[in-house]
Amino acid sequence: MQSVPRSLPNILVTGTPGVGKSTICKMLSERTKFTWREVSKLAEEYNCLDEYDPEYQCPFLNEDKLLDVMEGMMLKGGNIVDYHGSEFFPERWFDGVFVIRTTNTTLYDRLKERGYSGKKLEDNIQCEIFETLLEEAQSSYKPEIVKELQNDTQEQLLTNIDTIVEWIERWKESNL
Ligand SMILES: Nc1ncnc2c1ncn2[C@@H]1O[C@H](COP(=O)(O)OP(=O)(O)O)[C@@H](O)[C@H]1O
Repeated sequence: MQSVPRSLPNILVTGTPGVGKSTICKMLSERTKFTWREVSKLAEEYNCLDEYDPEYQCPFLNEDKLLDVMEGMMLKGGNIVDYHGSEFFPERWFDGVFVIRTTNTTLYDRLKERGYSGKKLEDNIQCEIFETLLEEAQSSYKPEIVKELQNDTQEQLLTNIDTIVEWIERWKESNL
C-alpha cells in the first residue's frame, strides 16, 4: 500500500516483557495525547488470538489478522504502539522505534513480582541478555530511527519520557 504523509509520527515502543513499555506508553500518551495501542489488548479485543501455546503459557497471535485491524489506525499518525516484538509490522508504519532496556537483575525482580517462574522467567531474561528485541528492531527498521533507552530507575523513566517527547517535537518541526 502507498504510504501517506502523516501530520503526526507513529512510534513503536518495544522490548522484553517487564522492561517498562506500558509504564512509558501510558505516561507518554497522557503527556502527548497520542493514542496508546497495546497490541496484546488489540489482539484480544479483535479476536486475533489463535490456540493456546502450552510452552509459553499464552495464546498464539494471528499476525495477519492483527495487521489488517491496525492498518487503518496507523494512517493518520499519532500512535504509540506497545509490543514485545517489531519484525512483523510494516516498516512504513513507524517514524521512531524505541527499544526499552533494563539490567538483568532489575528485569528478574520485576518478572518475579509479576508471578513469572520457570521457563517463562528464564526465557525472558535470556531475551534481554541476548538483546533479542534490540536486534529485531535494528534488522527491521533503518538504524537512524531505532533508539535504545535504559529504564531501570524512576529517574531514567522521567528522562525517557522527556527524550521521546523531544523527539516528537523535532519530528513535527522537520515534517511541517
Ligand atoms: N523506570 C522504572 N523504574 C522502576 N520501576 C519501573 C520502571 N519502569 C517500569 N517499572 C515497573 O516495572 C514493572 C514492569 O513494567 P511494565 O510497564 O508493565 O513493563 P512491560 O510493559 O514492558 O511489560 C511494573 O511494575 C512497573 O511499575
